[in-house]
Amino acid sequence: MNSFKIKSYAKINLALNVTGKKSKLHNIESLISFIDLHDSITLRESKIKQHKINFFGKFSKNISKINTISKLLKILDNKNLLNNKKYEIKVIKNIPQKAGMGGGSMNAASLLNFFIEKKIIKLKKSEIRKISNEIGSDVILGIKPSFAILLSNGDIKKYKNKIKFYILVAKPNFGCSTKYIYSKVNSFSKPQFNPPKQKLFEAKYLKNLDNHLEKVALNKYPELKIIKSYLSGLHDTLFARMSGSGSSIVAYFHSKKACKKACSQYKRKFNSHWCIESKTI
Ligand SMILES: C[C@](O)(CO)[C@H](O)COP(=O)(O)OP(=O)(O)OC[C@H]1O[C@@H](n2ccc(N)nc2=O)[C@H](O)[C@@H]1O
Ligand SMILES: Nc1ncnc2c1ncn2[C@@H]1O[C@H](COP(=O)(O)OP(=O)(O)OP(=O)(O)O)[C@@H](O)[C@H]1O
Repeated sequence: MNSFKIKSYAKINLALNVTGKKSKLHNIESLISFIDLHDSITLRESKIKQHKINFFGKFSKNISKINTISKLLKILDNKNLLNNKKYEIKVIKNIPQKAGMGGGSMNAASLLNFFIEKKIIKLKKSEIRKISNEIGSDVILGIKPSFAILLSNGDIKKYKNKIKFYILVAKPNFGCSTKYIYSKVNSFSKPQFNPPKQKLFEAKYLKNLDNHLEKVALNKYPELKIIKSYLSGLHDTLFARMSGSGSSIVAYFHSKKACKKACSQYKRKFNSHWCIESKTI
């Protein structure tokens, strides 16, 4: 049986506003980009009776048997969409968990993309959205991933080649619970990204935006305040901001050289933290 390699890219939120709460979930608007960091998924059809999913690598600890991939496969099996085919799936986890980088969500999204692109399953857009939402809010962003503006009414506008940043992603030795961070949000802001304007792709405008969830996380975790302030204070940093519900803090640069220099400075200062150089894709 053929085996296929799938790259499951990490996402970052360049900006995020919480604009209300109508149900169990908050209404948000956000600017999302994918970055050149990915989990590697290997998938092989197999004669086994049950799907087999194994996680390996630096960030594979404590991922339970019920995970975003098993949830997706269960949904597809319940709808009999895989025609009883069973798969052996190995995931090398390079994206840290609870980092605000969508690691778990994008594993499910990349697999769903694969099944659709290989015509193993056929789904309407509405069905794809429904299945994605059953697994988690970020999953839909990873369907045909590209720079996206998530509007507070749930619409997603996708763009190609609109932004190019070199980035430093830093994460302390703890993660943030998305549920907890959202539970501490006690105010909302007016939507700013609809209709999408050209300035949303420009550093001079982006630097003055916010991540509404950052205030909660920095209050709870003073170490994140220290990381953000250090990165913001570096000479060539355009701006630094927490991604998603944390705990990663992203610093943005116009040049690879500036980013590299910042990364070596950061690693000297915070040698126990996880820190990578990457870029938006
Ligand atoms: C912070 C972001 O990553 C930004 O892209 C997303 O909004 C969160 O996406 P996610 O990690 O997939 O979050 P989920 O696993 O769907 O939700 C976890 C929990 O976070 C809270 N949650 C999540 C998303 C949202 N819009 N409002 C919420 O209040 C809910 O309590 C939910 O039960
Ligand atoms: N495929 C998966 N990869 C990583 N973690 C997973 C996966 N499936 C379930 N989990 C569990 O979900 C938790 C959150 O994982 P992760 O933070 O990667 O998900 P996410 O919500 O997509 O990303 P984030 O909220 O950090 O943006 C992990 O700590 C782990 O226990």
